[in-house]
Formats: sequence, structure tokens, C-alpha cells
Amino acid sequence: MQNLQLLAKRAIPALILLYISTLVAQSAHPLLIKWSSQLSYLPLIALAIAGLIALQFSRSRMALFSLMLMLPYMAQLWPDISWLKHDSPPLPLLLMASMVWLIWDKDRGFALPNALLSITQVVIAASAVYLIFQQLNAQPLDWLTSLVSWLPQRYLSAYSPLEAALYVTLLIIALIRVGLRPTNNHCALFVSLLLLPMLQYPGKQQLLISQLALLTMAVLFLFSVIMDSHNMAFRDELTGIPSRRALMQYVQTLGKKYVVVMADIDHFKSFNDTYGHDVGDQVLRLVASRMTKVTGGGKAFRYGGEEFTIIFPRKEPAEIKAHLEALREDIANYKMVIRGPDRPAKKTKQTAQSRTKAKTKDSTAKQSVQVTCSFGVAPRSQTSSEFMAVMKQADQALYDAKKAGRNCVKSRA
Ligand SMILES: Nc1nc2c(ncn2[C@@H]2O[C@H](COP(=O)(O)OP(=O)(O)OP(=O)(O)O)[C@@H](O)[C@H]2O)c(=O)[nH]1
Repeated sequence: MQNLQLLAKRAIPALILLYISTLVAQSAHPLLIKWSSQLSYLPLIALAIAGLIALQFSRSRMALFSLMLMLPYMAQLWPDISWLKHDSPPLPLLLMASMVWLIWDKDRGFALPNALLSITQVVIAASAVYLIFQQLNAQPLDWLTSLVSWLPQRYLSAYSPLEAALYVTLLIIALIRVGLRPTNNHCALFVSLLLLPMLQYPGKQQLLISQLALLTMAVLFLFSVIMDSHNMAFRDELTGIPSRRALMQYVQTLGKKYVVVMADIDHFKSFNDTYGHDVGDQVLRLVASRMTKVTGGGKAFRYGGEEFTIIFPRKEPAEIKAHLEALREDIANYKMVIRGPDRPAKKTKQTAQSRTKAKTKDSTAKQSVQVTCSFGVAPRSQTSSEFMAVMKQADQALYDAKKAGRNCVKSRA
């Protein structure tokens, strides 16, 4: 469900953009027609740039998509090139088959054996759809026609029932992949698949609609590469929440009033020793996801190890107290379901005063564990006006919380 929400968040803006541009294209404004013929090479240039940048960032599938997407457009621009002409089945449908195969694969890079493998996959997928199309096209397909008539005709009436059925089937296969792994990369590739049938859109404005669809795809590819690099730089790899680098950048935007909170998982070392590092990692991810749910306007970062920083901009300590207590309780009461340890954990006795409770329900499969966190709070003040000084105060307060028995919130002025 969360994956589909992510996909919707990434796909909907691109589709709205395309819907608007399709409406504009259909209006056939003279300026657009002029632009379309004068800038006819623009989509090819944009795709070439997107492909080269994708290549630079080792997004080999995106680079291949960019290259392949040029083909149906080149067929429209230069109808005399006979090897590009393919109407039965149409070229975009064959490309869609190859791309759907690639979307289930991984980025393999362009070393010769991998490039050959990718090209083989592309050819096999296109040939399979070619054969299916030829087989089915030779038969009466009343059942398919009535099946397709259930689908929204507004978008599908431009295609034969067989083409429409194949497009929809391939899109569903791709959607399953993206639903399972909605990365930026997959979402961008999927939206480009959604747009692909538009390259076969019939009518007077075909060139213009293809141009707009291809430009949208190129922008989407570039955006996805930039987003990925941004995430690599500013997101913590293990937990997916903003990293220390993101914190240091965020600090620049803070005004004169804010509160810094340092949070630390209690007895995490003995937790690691008991359950193993892999389970420790799972717990870190789950705690991080609770930290990001802090209320009261707080923003959570992974500072490093099992330490987190939460910043409350424009707030006084008194204003955030209830929110922090709620977060502390939320984490302490949260039964985290984790997979069993991948490797035997060291036999370490938990200390008597350990408050890290680990309740094992099933020692081999899923387990439910609970951890607690300690919190240290410090506001920006006259004496600690620099961020690092405020953080040091928050660290001292965290130390107080640990000394006071852990699983509590302590403040320093
Ligand atoms: N699994 C996992 N463990 C980590 C990671 N980063 C740090 N740790 C572990 O976190 C533990 C931190 O232990 P300590 O600093 O001794 O503190 P603690 O056991 O949490 O005890 P208190 O802070 O005093 O409550 C160490 O065992 C680190 O190996 C990580 O990314 N993954």
C-alpha cells in the first residue's frame, strides 16, 4: 500500500503534466505547430542528454530506454527510413515489451557481456510479443474486443483491441514490478511506459504529441537521476531518513530560536550482541521511522550509529516537552516485528539494569522486540548561540538521561 502511494506521488505529477500538454497539443494553436516544426530535433537532443547523464550515473536501463525511445520518433520524423517502419505490430508496442523486460531486470552497466545480455533480452521480449501479435492477429478476436470494451475507451480507442490488450497487459506486468520496488528509477521508467503508446497516437497532431511525450520522459529521467543523487548525498543509507549531512545543511536555515534534541537507543550494544548486527539494523530502521513521526514540527536526522538528532525550529523546550514524551512512549511501547537473526548471536547476558526488553515469541522466524530511547534537550540561548554549542548541551542532557536510568527526557538550559 505504502509502495503504491509512493508510486502515485511520483507518477501523478508527470501524468498531469502530460495530460495538460496533450490538451494544449490538441488545441493545435498555430504557435505550437510552428514550434513543433522548428524544434523537431529537440526531443532527440533531450533524450540524448538524459541518456548520457543516466549513463554517467550508471543507470544503464534508463540510458537504454532513452536510446530506444528515439526510434519511434525517428520513424515519424523520417518516414523514408524503411527499417524503422513497423506497423503490425506497431514499433512502440515492441519497445514496450523490451522495456517491461528491462524493468524487471537490474542496472547492469555497459560492460560488453552485460550490454550483450541486455540487447539479447530486448530482442527476445520484442520477438515474443511480435509472435503473439502475429498469432492472435490472424484469428477472429470477438472475445478480446468485448473484453477491451470494458476499459476506458477515451484512451484506448486509438488502438486496435489487440494492441490495447497487449499494452494494458504489459503495463500491468510493469506495475507489479514498480509496486514491489517503487524507486525513483522504477517510477520514472514506468511513467515513460505509460507515455509510450502516445508515440503511436493517430491524427494530425501526432508529431506534436510525440514531442511532448518524449520531452516529458527526458525531463522525468533527468529528474529521477538528480533525485537519486540527492538522496545518496542527503539520506542515510541504512534507515532512509535524512543524514548528518542533511542536518548540517538544514542548520543553515535555522533562525534564532530552535531546540536541539539528541536521542540514543538504550543498551543497543547488548541488543546487537544478543540478536546480531542484522537484527540491530532492522531495529535501527524501525526506530528511525518512529523518530520521523515526531509531532510538534520536529525534524529527525540520523546523526550516526544509534544516535538521532531532532530539531524543533521556532520552539521553546516547554512547547516540545509533550511531543517528546509522546515519541519516547511510542518507541517504548512499539512492538517491532523483526526477522530472526541471520547468524547465531553471541551469548551475552543482558545486564540487570538493562531496560532494552527483547521479548521473543518465536526464536526461528519472526520476533517481536521492544527498545527504549533516552533524549537530551537543549534550546539555542544567549550562552549557546552556535549550533555546535547547542548540540553539545543536548548531548550533556542526553548523558543526564542515561545516568537517570534511561528511557526518559532530560533538558539543559
Ligand atoms: N546494528 C548496528 N549497530 C550499530 C550501528 N551503528 C552503531 N551500532 C552499535 O551501537 C552500539 C552502541 O553502543 P554504546 O555506544 O556502547 O551504547 P549502548 O549499548 O547503546 O548503551 P547506552 O547508550 O549507554 O544505553 C555499538 O555496539 C555499535 O556497534 C549500525 O549501523 N547498525
